[in-house]
Parts: sequence; C-alpha cells; structure tokens
Amino acid sequence: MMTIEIRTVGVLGAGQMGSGIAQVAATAGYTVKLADVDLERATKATSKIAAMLGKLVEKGKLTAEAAEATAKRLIPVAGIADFGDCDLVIEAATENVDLKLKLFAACDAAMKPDALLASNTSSISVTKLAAVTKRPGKVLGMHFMNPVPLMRLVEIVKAVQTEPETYTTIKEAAEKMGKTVVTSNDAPGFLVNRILIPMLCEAMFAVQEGVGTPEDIDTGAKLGLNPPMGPLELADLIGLDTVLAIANVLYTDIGDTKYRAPTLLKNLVRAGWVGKKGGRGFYVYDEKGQKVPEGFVGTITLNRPDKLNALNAELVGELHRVLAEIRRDKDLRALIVTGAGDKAFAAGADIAAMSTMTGPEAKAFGELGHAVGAQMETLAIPVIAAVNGFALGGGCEMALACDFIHASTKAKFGQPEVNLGVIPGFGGTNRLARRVGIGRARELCFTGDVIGAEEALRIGLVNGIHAPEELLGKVKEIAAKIATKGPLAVAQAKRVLLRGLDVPLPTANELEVQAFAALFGSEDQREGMAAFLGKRPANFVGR
Ligand SMILES: CCCCCCCC(=O)CC(=O)SCCNC(=O)CCNC(=O)[C@H](O)C(C)(C)COP(=O)(O)OP(=O)(O)OC[C@H]1O[C@@H](n2cnc3c(N)ncnc32)[C@H](O)[C@@H]1OP(=O)(O)O
Ligand SMILES: NC(=O)C1=CN([C@@H]2O[C@H](COP(=O)(O)OP(=O)(O)OC[C@H]3O[C@@H](n4cnc5c(N)ncnc54)[C@H](O)[C@@H]3O)[C@@H](O)[C@H]2O)C=CC1
Repeated sequence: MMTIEIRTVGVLGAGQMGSGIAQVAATAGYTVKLADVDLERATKATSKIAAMLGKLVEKGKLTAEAAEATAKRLIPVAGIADFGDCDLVIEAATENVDLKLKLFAACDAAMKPDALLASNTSSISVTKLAAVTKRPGKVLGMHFMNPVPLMRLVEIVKAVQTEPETYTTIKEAAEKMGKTVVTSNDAPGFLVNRILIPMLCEAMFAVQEGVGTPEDIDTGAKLGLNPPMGPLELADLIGLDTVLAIANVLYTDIGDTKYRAPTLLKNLVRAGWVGKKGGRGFYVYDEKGQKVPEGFVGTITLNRPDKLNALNAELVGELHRVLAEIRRDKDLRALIVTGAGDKAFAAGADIAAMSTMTGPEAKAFGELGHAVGAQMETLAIPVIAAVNGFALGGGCEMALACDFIHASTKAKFGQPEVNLGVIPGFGGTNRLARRVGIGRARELCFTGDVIGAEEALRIGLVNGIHAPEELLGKVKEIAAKIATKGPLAVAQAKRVLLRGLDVPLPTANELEVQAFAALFGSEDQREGMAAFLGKRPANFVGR
C-alpha cells in the first residue's frame, strides 16, 4: 500500500519543542504550518525561528538565501482548522493526556483522510491517542529531543495500530530532517525517557534528602559520568512541569513506586518554578536563559520606616559595621541598598537628633557619614541603590555614594538642607556635582528643591525608573547579571571609573592600562576567553 508523499507539515504547539520541530522541518524543505492556542503565539514563535535562522547566517552555518527560503516556508496559522491540506501533523502541545486526546480528535476531523498524525509526546500512550482517531493506522509517536535543531535523535514510537507504511514514511521524513531514528514499541516513557526520567528523579530525591547540593550533584554527574549536562540542569532545560507529567505517566501506567515523582519536583512545579523556560527551577536563569549564580547578591535595607529611615548615629554606625563585614565576604559579587517600607529610601539625616548637636558632634556625625560613603565607593563589588521613595538630604547622599541608582516612579530626590540652615554633610554637594553637573547641583543645593523620578532620570541622577512593585526585582536582575561576570574585572572597572574621575585624563588612562594588564594571567581571564572560544558560558571564580 502506498502512503502519502509529505510536502506540507502541520506543527501543533509552538513552545520550545514545536518551534524546534517547525524549524528543522522547514529547513528540510517542507512547507510548515505552525499553530498554537492562537495566531499571536504562532506568529511570535515564527518570528523567533526566523531570528534563529538569522543567527545561523551570521555564524556562517546557513546561507542568507537558504535562511530566507526556509523562513518563507514557515506559515503561522490560527489553529487546527488550517491543517486541512497538511500531509503530516506533528502535535507538540503541553504534556497532558486529556488535552492531547482532545487535540488528536480535532486534528483527525480537520485533516484529509490519507494524512499522517504524529505526537511528540514524551510518555503518553500513542496507542491511546490513535484510538480516538478514525485513522489509527496512520498515527505514531515522533519523539524529538531538546533542543531539536541540535539533537540528532528521533525516537519513533509504533502504536499497536500503526501501519508499516506509516512507519516507513515517517522514518524517511525524520531522516530528511537530518535525524537518526531509533524505534520503540508503545510503552510508558518509550526508550529514552524510561531511562532518563528515573535518573532525573533520583537526582531530585538526593537533593530532597539533603545528600548533596544541586551544584554538587550536577558537577558529580558531569565529571564522573561524562554527559554534557547534569541531571538537574537537564530537568530545568526539559521543563519541570514536563518532567513531572512524564514521571506521573510512568508511575501510573507501570504501577511501580520506583517511578514516583519526588515531592520536591511537585513543589517546584506548584510554585511555578518550571525551569529555564520560566526563569527558575533548580537554578535561576536570566532573560537570555543563562544560569545566574545565586547567593552572590547582598541587600542592605535601611530599616527605620516609622521615621522614613532617617539616618541617626545608630543607623549610620550599623551601616558602617555591616559594610566592613561585607568587605570581608569573598562570595558577594554585588550589593543592593534600599529602604524599608513603601515611602522612603531615607528622608535624610535625623533632624531631631541633629537639632541638639554641637559643632564637634556634627563634625563627628558628618565624618561617620563620609566614612560610610567611602566604604561603598571603595568596595570591590558594585553597590546599586534601589530608591523606593524619598531620598532627601543624607538619603540622597547615601544613594549618590552607590555606584548607580535605579528608582521607583514615586521616588523623590533633593538636598533640602538649606531649609534647615545647613548644607549637605554626607558628601552630597560634590558627588551630586559629579553625577549631574555643577550647574544642576548648584540649583538643587541652593533652592532645596525636591524633584521627582522622571526629572531625576532626565538629568542623569538615576539610570532607570520602574513601577514601585517592580523596582527591587529589576535591580536584583541587574545585580544578578553583574554577578555572572568576572568579579576581578568588575572590581577593576569600578576602581578605574572612580579614581579616573579625580585625575587628569592621561593619568586616568594610565590607571586603565595598569588595571587591564593586571587582569591577564588571572584564572578568570583565561576562563572568560576560553569560554568565548569554546562557545559556552563562562564560569568565573574571582581569582
Ligand atoms: C549635623 C551633622 C551633619 C551630617 C550631615 C547629615 C546629612 C545631611 O546632609 C543633612 C540632612 O540630611 S538634613 C535632612 C534633610 N531632609 C529633610 O529635610 C526631609 C525632612 N522630612 C520631610 O520633609 C518630610 O518628612 C517628608 C516630605 C520626607 C515626608 O513627609 P510626610 O508628611 O509624608 O511624612 P512625615 O510625617 O513628615 O514623616 C514621617 C515620620 O518620619 C519623621 N522624619 C521624616 N524625615 C525625618 C528626618 N530627616 N529626620 C528625623 N525624622 C524624620 C517625621 O518626623 C515623622 O515622624 P513622627 O512625627 O514621629 O511620625
Ligand atoms: N521539553 C522537552 O525537553 C521535551 C518535550 N517533549 C514533549 O513535547 C511537548 C511539548 O513540550 P514543550 O515544547 O517542552 O512545552 P512548552 O510548554 O514549551 O510548549 C507547549 C506549547 O503547547 C501549547 N498549547 C497548549 N495547549 C494547546 C492547545 N490546546 N492548542 C495548541 N497549542 C497548545 C502551549 O501554548 C505551548 O506553546 C510535550 O508533549 C512534551 O512532553 C518531547 C521531548 C523533549
């Protein structure tokens, strides 16, 4: 019996797997119709694939003509109703049996009678899916691996009903997409996940029982067993929701408790921490999907909210002590300073306390504030101010002593000391002039005017403004990004930028050359450059 010749492929589900399948199918010369829950998602995924093809052109792995022709073969569509002219539909929607049964019945109704229907399911019975269609002989599993464009395997799963011609046609199609095929009969988890999922779950049980940290488990597996990724890194890549769904199928269908999912996995999924695609799983990821080291970002919160975090001798003294401790902490790579409550970063030095101070007492207090500013400026790690409300007087000065400032849209800045018959005493006059220019600093210090976040952004006092509820998250993202960079390099950049401000340009340039050269020979310099050349993320250790 002849089976259909495949020209047009429908892909249902435009997530990480569906997008990859659409890319390799279009690259192989098939016309591809990509659908998701709506046209918008399918269109977004199509644009992402086009961007990915563009990257391959930049890297010289694909010609511009081939990329253009491939992109033209990719058509986002609104849904299953558009699959009428497809010769093959590959379903790659969320791993949920009820959903897939519904989608299979709908595809079957929309597709022409001789077209083939495959599922990329990781674990669900293909025989069960075939049984809800009127074409059970034309159904089978076509299990691609993640990331689809890079992984060479397709596991073909024969349903009980699959006709031999269906198998042969699909095998040829997979090979045309550049893949090697292995064949599995329909059993829970097929071949690859039957082996993989218990291994991933075992690694999670080890974390759950406190046997080792995720880092040690992954490093142990990578260096001891030689796979390219550790089991927990791989679970994060697959998606913890998908791993849980597969584990549940294995457990339910085989009925052996050795396949049960760890509570830790269930809890992570309940928390929405589904791995790399969601930004957090066993590890934390930035927007580019790069792993962000945790525990490297510290936060100091000025905590006296009933007085708008006004800086009295006790609070400034405590700040001085904590900063001295932070200087000795070899693990920290960035520090955030913010204020408690939702009204103030710090509304200045404590006016009640200052009102009774003698000249010498005021001098001592001012010197303590200056010492704190100098501590922040000379720490080897960047200090970022997250200004969540008023930053007035000494509060504005504390923020200015940080390397840079991000603020909430309701932040207010000012040096209103002239209203009290004094001037800034924690370094505000000079740091403000260096940050926003002498003219603006003079006006702010002479008038005592208080300015809003927009104006602070306009004059360069702050680097960015954010909705109040997003401020700390955004600043943490910036700090986390810095924490992924070479700590020695960041420290040298901070030092050169600070010291360079106060010396003539030729001297500043000399400082830069010395710092640049000093980094050569460090472990981090060797690692950073080797990682670039090896096309992998760098793992900096600060040595
Ligand atoms: C002599 C040593 C030299 C060393 C150098 C020191 C560093 C300097 O350069 C000098 C300075 O910082 S001088 C201080 C500059 N800051 C100001 O003038 C802002 C004062 N605060 C305000 O205008 C309003 O609270 C504000 C507009 C911010 C908010 O108004 P609200 O009506 O929303 O809130 P309030 O009801 O006023 O405030 C809530 C509670 O916080 C207390 N407070 C606010 N700012 C304070 C401050 N800077 N010092 C002491 N207490 C302060 C305020 O009194 C109130 O407390 P309760 O009355 O007990 O509820
Ligand atoms: N993540 C992995 O490493 C692998 C996953 N798979 C399988 O591939 C399938 C998809 O997984 P991923 O792409 O990782 O998940 P994903 O969460 O990245 O993508 C799933 C996509 O399905 C879409 N979807 C949900 N309901 C839909 C509906 N009613 N109609 C159309 N689209 C719908 C979602 O909007 C989403 O875009 C699952 O069956 C999974 O088990 C197979 C091999 C590896």
